[in-house]
Amino acid sequence: MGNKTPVIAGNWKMHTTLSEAVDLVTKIGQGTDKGWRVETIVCPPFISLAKLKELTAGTPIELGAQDVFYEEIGAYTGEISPGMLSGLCRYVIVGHSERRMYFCETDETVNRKLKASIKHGLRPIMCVGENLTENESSNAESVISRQIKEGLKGIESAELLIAYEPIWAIGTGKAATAAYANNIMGLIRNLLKGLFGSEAALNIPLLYGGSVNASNITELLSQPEVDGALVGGASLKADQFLSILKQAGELSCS
Ligand SMILES: O=C[C@H](O)COP(=O)(O)O
Repeated sequence: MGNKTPVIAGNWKMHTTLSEAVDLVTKIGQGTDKGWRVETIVCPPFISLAKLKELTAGTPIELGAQDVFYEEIGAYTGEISPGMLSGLCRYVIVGHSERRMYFCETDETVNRKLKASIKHGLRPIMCVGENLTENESSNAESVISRQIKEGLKGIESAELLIAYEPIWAIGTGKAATAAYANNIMGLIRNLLKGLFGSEAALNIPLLYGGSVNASNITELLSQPEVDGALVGGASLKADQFLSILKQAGELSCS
């Protein structure tokens, strides 16, 4: 992680009603020490963004959406455009493996969503990662290279974050080892250098995601290529998430 400010993003996925979201963000806000040098992001369901924007104003907590559509406006029932999000949140998760798996998102749709998000001033958190079969057949690197190259095709702005989430580690309690994550994230960094140049690539935060918790965050963040984490399950428990934030803050000050 070096001397960078760590980025810790909580992806609440399809959890929390509006009142549960209010309760959770309130607890996170109350437990956050303003002295922690951490970029803290929470990504609640769409229905809670407006209320959480009010509640997090003036706090260190930034908001992110979990998805976005690439069209600007029109007859797209159920979809949310980047223009609708840009007044509500700073970040947006794009291409999460659950979107790719259950909603048929492809590298091409991810690319369109990234372009549309950047155009509207949102900072996308682009997700990549291999599944178990690809991992076991030693194809992780080629899958990730394809996702990065195709997903970022034609994109010149480096105002984005990348989350490396091996699918086999998501929600399983079996995080990748810190060394494995660092190795793949080094590959991602090199690909980004080829696309954006060395300096810009070094400034793109690379997050690890997949069974991150209060027990493994310090080891993961101690790796040179790991700049932060995209946290699922553990971000739904205020005490766990606060412990992750605290450890990240301590590392960045040490
Ligand atoms: O977006 C978050 C990831 O999918 C990780 O989820 P998890 O921490 O529950 O494994």
